[in-house]
Amino acid sequence: MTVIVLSGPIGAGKSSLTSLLAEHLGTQAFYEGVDNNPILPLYYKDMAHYTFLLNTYLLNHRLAQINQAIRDHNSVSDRSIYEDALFFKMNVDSGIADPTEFKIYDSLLENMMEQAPGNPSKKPDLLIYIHVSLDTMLHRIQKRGRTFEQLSTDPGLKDYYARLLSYYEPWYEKYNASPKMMIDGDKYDFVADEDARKEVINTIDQKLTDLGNLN
Ligand SMILES: Nc1ncnc2c1ncn2[C@@H]1O[C@H](COP(=O)(O)OP(=O)(O)O)[C@@H](O)[C@H]1O
Ligand SMILES: Nc1ncnc2c1ncn2[C@H]1C[C@H](O)[C@@H](COP(=O)(O)O)O1
Repeated sequence: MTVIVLSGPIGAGKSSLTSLLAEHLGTQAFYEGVDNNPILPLYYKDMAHYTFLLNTYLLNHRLAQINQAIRDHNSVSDRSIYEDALFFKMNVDSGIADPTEFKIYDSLLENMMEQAPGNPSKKPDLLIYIHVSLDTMLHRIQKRGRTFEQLSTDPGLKDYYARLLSYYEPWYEKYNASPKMMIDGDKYDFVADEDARKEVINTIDQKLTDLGNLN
């Protein structure tokens, strides 16, 4: 059984690498379902109001995927459940979200993720973090073109994205729920460059082999 989760800032390339990896490994791919998320457009209009609801919605959605991933045995997911608290905490620190709401969310997350005797672990076998610079992040957000994420829709998002990036490095350093590895998303264009794609896939294969998860 091999459960892999991608992580990294918005536009880093998580969904793209999820598709490539799932195809390479012949496993099930799970996506966040951004287009079906009814809260996300509201969140971008009013973060103070919608941070708690969005994160509760995402917690429910991601737990359902984790349970399915456990049933399927092998899977790749395009964002880990561990990053949501990072977004929420950042909004608390910048005075956007309510600290009490964060405490309730965080304790709910902890209870949901607790491994009860007799139940399988909800932790992944490998977390892959895609590191990108702010320039790359902004370029890819623009290239993908979701209206509510564009700086042309809300110029204040540039600060939000920069702050998000500054929360990611310490988060990755501290992450210890599973083995982890980093991919340089600035250096490797695994979408258009065949050689870069091969190099990234080989690096991940090597990590899975070292972990005993690839035969
Ligand atoms: N390594 C990469 N090099 C060049 N373009 C990329 C790379 N990864 C993703 N992209 C492009 O950037 C945009 C966002 O990628 P996506 O996989 O949706 O990111 P995420 O899931 O992390 O938000 C898409 O247009 C995609 O084609
Ligand atoms: N926990 C979250 N809080 C706020 N916004 C979030 C959270 N998780 C995902 N998002 C947003 C960020 C993007 O606009 C979309 C999808 O993320 P992506 O990195 O493009 O897959 O949802």
